[in-house]
Amino acid sequence: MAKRIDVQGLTAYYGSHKAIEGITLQVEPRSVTAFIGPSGCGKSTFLRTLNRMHEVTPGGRVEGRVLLDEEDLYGPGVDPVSVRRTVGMVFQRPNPFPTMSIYDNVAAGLKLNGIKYRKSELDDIVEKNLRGANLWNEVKDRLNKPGSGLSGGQQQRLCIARATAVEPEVLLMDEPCSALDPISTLAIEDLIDKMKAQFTIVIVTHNMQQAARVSDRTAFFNLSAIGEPGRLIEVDGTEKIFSNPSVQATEDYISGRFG
Ligand SMILES: Nc1ncnc2c1ncn2[C@@H]1O[C@H](COP(=O)(O)OP(=O)(O)OP(=O)(O)O)[C@@H](O)[C@H]1O
Repeated sequence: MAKRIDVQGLTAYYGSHKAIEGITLQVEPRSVTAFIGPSGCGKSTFLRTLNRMHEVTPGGRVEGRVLLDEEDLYGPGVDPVSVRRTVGMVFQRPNPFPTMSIYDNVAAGLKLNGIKYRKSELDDIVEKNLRGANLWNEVKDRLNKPGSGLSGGQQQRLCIARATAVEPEVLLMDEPCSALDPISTLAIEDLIDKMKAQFTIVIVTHNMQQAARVSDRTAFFNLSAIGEPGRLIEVDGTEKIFSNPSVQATEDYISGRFG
C-alpha cells in the first residue's frame, strides 16, 4: 500500500552545520515527485531524512516532523530500521551485494526480516520482483550467477528489485540514473512510470528532461549563498514548474541560467 508523505517544518543538521531549513511538503501516494536544484542545496540530505538515513551520518540530526500517513517517523519508540524497510531507497551507484547471486540479492532483505519462507515462496517473490524491475527475461537463466556480473543498468534494476521485494510503501531514488548510459536510463524511467501504480516515489535528479519525463510534481530547492541552508522554493505540477513557475529563481534554474 503506497502512503502519503507529509513533511512539516523540517530542518536538518550535520553537527552545527544547518544543511536544510524549514521544509514543508506533501507527496501524494502513487505519484512521482522530482527534487531538483543546484549542487549543495540539500536534495540528498532531505531525501535521506524521509527514511531516517540522515541520522546514520555522524552528527546528523533533524527538527520537525515527517508523517507517513498519520505516523510520525521521528516519533518516540519508532524503530529506524523498520522505517527504512517501509521507505526503501535506491542509490546513485548500483550497489548489489557483489559476492551474492542475483537470486540472493533480491531475497536479501526478506532474509533480514527474520521470517522463514519456503523455497517456493522465495522463488515466487524473486521472480515477481525481477519481472517488476523489467529484468527477469535478461537474468532468468543465470539467477545463481553473481549480481556484480551484470551491466550497470541491469545492476541498478537488480537494486530496484531488491528494494521492492520487501514491499515498501515509498521508494526514494537518489539520482538513480546518473551512472547509467542513455538506454539504461530510459529503461529505469519506464520502470518508474510503471512502479508508481504501486509505490509513492521520490526521485532526486540533476537532469531536467528526466524530471519532466518521469514526475507528476516537481520541487525546486535552492540556497541563498554557499554555507547557507537549502530551502524549498516551490513545488507544483511538473508541467507548471517547467512552463510557468511562480518564482523567478525556478525559471532561472530550469532555463539553465545558474546551477
Ligand atoms: N556527510 C556530510 N557531512 C557534512 N556535511 C554534509 C554531508 N553531506 C552533505 N553535507 C552538506 O550538506 C549540504 C547539502 O548537501 P547535499 O548533498 O544534500 O546537497 P545536494 O543538493 O544533494 O547536492 P548534489 O546535487 O551535489 O548531490 C551541503 O552544504 C553539503 O556540503
